[in-house]
Order: sequence, then structure tokens, then C-alpha cells
Amino acid sequence: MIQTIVLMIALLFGAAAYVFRLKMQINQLQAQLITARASIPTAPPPPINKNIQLEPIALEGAGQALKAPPTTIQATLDNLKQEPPYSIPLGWYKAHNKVFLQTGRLVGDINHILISGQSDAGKDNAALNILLSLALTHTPQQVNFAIIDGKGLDWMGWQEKAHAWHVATDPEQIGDAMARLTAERQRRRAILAEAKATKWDHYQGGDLPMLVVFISELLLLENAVGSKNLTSWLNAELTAARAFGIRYIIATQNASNFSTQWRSQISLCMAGFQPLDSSDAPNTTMTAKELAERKLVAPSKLPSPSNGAGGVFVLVQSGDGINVRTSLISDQHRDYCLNQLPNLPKNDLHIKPKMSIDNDHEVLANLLNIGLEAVNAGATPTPSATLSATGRYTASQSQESAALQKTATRSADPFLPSNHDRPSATIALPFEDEIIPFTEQRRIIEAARSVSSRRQLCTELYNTTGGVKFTWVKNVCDALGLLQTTATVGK
Ligand SMILES: Nc1ncnc2c1ncn2[C@@H]1O[C@H](COP(=O)(O)OP(=O)(O)OP(=O)(O)O)[C@@H](O)[C@H]1O
Repeated sequence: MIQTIVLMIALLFGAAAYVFRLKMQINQLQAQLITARASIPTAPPPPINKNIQLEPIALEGAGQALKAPPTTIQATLDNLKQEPPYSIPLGWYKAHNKVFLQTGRLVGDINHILISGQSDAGKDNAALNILLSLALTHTPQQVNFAIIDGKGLDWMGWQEKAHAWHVATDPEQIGDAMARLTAERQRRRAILAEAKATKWDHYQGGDLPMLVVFISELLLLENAVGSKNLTSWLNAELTAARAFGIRYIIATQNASNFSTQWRSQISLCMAGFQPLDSSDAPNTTMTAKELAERKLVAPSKLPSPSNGAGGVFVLVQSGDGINVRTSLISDQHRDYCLNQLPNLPKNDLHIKPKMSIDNDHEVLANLLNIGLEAVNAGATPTPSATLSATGRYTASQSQESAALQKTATRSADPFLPSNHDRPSATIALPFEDEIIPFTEQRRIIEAARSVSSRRQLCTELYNTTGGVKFTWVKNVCDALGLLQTTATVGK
């Protein structure tokens, strides 16, 4: 009996100890789970309520520039709602004890913009405000962006966005991007001429979105193509771009050392802090004294970004202006906003050329191989995977690339005879059937024999000079080096 009781007590103790251990383990697991949950990155919070109360307090020493602008894009968008299309935010200021957002319009108001200011003045953030709000208020059919960076990783997230016409993030891609812009201006010129529209604003075709080009540091372009080439490129592009629906936003630490000719095409100067007053006039068109006469604080008199006064600018347009402070967009909020924007459809990767000179070499090498294969073997070469997966712009900036391109084009030219005229059946079709139907690729290649321009080709085959059909023609011609348009950069 006693034995049984002792056994039962022992069993009870054993069970209690087991339950206790189990509970401890559960507690431990729960603690681990909480830690694990905390380390999972949470989704970015939605933009804060638009009805935030902004304090009408100006930043000391910065004129009317608001001390604490909103830190999300929501309040900006609310203000832009009342503005006509293509309006952009330029910064916040205080007047009559109220808070205002200064806006501008890229049609009929501002043409090109120069954003200047020493390191950390807030140039990239100012441009981010402009591009994000444009993208969030316009479709990719209305606005496209070309972003030429090379400074860092700030603009990486834009590459796959439907609004992005071209994004160059490495210094090595800059010359190529410049050549593309020249080619795009020429393409637009031809389209407008054909449609008998004297300028982009009058064009009704619906296939030419406004192209806003952002250059994050002008010096990097100078490093890429040299000072002389850069000056002539800027002179040509900035003078002509406006009529073709292209707007430039050029950022640089200090515009003093750049040619004054293209600077005369700038209609809005957005000038941030400068350490020397000799930089005031080149970056704003007015001296500190002239600015002071208009109650404006000159760049050299602004509080320094190193004292926590980033994002403060003096805006100068047509001899007048205002001091403002931009909204500071955090990386998290930028990513949240980017997530709201439509992505590029997968197939469009073929339509929007996005490759570096290095990739160009790869494509050109492939072309060369295809051409040689076809000539040597006389057999039908298989389309190259690399080539079929990408579009290609023929404009390339380096001499080496140009020479290679010439060779590649000659070797790959399906209409060049080897020993005898090769029939068009031996041509390597550059795109998969589902991207551009094989039958259409063959028709385009065949028709290229007898016309002198892509536009003419498109008219003959499809009785149009725009839309998807022209994109087919352009991409097939680009890929095979047919009816090439010439680049001006670097020559
Ligand atoms: N509107 C703003 N309000 C407060 N701080 C700002 C604002 N804009 C920028 N800053 C501060 O300045 C820093 C640098 O901003 P940004 O990268 O836009 O400057 P930048 O002029 O492009 O610099 P750099 O020429 O060195 O690339 C930000 O990380 C932020 O700390």
C-alpha cells in the first residue's frame, strides 16, 4: 500500500516536472518567435494622414523657406491636385502665417531646370520629389523618365518601372545614355514632322509621352565624354529638346565652371547652399545683392547643410523668386511610393533598350558570330538567346564600340553577299515569335532593302509611322544594324 502511495507521489512529481519543463520550452519558443517576428522587415507604413497640421514657421536665415515641411508625398499630391497636368512640386514656404507649396509647370512655364548646391544640399531629394509626384499623378503614356546617375544607388529602384524610359546607374553607361537621348530627340523630330505638328504641345498622336531627363551630377557626364563633347551635346539637346517634349533637370554641385551657352536655356534655377559668394550668380543668374533686393537669400548666405539645413533652395525664374525647403523623402517612403507605380511589362524589356556598352559588346559579338556562321556555313543560324532577349540601340559612344559595330553590322548584314546572294531565309531573326511575329520580322528585313529610312519602311508596310508597328521596325532594325540613325555624342 505504502509502496503504491510512494509510486503515485513519484509519478505525480514526475508529471509535474514534465509539465513544468514543457511550459518552459513553450515560453522559450514564444520568446524566439517574438524575436524572429521583430527581425522580419515590416511592410512600409502607408503615407501619413493628409490632414497633418503644418506649422507656419520659417527656417531661421532661410527667408520664407518652411522649417519643417511634410515628410511624405501625400501633402504634395493633395496640393498638386488643384494644379494643371505636368505640374511639379518645388518646395514649401511660409507666407501670411500660412504654409504653401511652390509649384511649377513643365508646359508653358518651366522649360529646363538647374539644381545646384554643395554636397548634401538636397539636390537628389529635390529631384526625387519632382519625379515621384509626376509619376504618381501621370500615367507612363503621359510621362517617361530618363535618369542618368552614376553617383550611387539612389535611383536603382526605377529601372523596372513603366515610367522609366532609360536608367543609367553606372558611370560607364553615361555616354550610351546621352547618345540615346540624341537619337530619341531625332526620332521625335521625325514623328512631329511627319504629323505636321510644329511642336510636341500640338501633337495629337498620343504615342509621345513627355520625357523628363534627370542628370544627377553633370560632372560625371563631363568625365564620360569630355568637356568639349558635353558642351556641344548640352547646347544641342537643351536648345532643341523643348519642342519635342523633352525636359532636362540637371543637377550639379556648382554650375560655375560649365559653359554659359546651354545655361541660357535653363528657365528655373533651384540653388542650394554654396560656400562662396562668387558661386551665387552662376547658379542663380543674380548676385547676392540683386537677390537681397528681391528679399531672397542667396546660396552663399543660406544656412549650411552641415548644420542640418539640407533641402533649402532659392528658386529663381525670370528675375524673381522665393526661398523654399523641400520635403525630405526617407528611403522607406520612397520605396513605398515606388511600389505604387506600375512595373514595366515583361515584354517591354525588349522594347526599352536598357543595356550598358559592355552589353552592347556582347550583343555585337553575337551579331558578329551569327553573321560569320551564316556566311561560312551557309546554313540557317539559330537566333541568339542574348540577342532575342534584348533590344539594342545602334548609337554607341566609344570609337572601339563604333568600330566593332561597323564590323558586326557588315558581317551580320543579311543582304551582303558571301559568294552568292544569300536568300533571306538564312537570316537570323533577332526576336522570339511572341515578341515580334517571325512573319513580320521577315517582312521588315525584306523591305529594308528598298527604302532609305525606318519611317518610310513603316509607312510602306503598315501605313503608319508610330505605335507598336514602328517599335517592331525600330527594334528589328536596331538588332540587325539596318537603316541606322547616327549618334552625335563622342564624335
Ligand atoms: N528637404 C530636406 N530636409 C532635411 N534634410 C534634407 C533635405 N534634403 C536633403 N536633406 C539631407 O541631406 C542629405 C543628402 O541629400 P541629397 O542626397 O539629396 O543631397 P545631394 O545634394 O544630392 O548630395 P550629393 O551632391 O552629395 O549627392 C539627406 O540624406 C538628408 O539628410
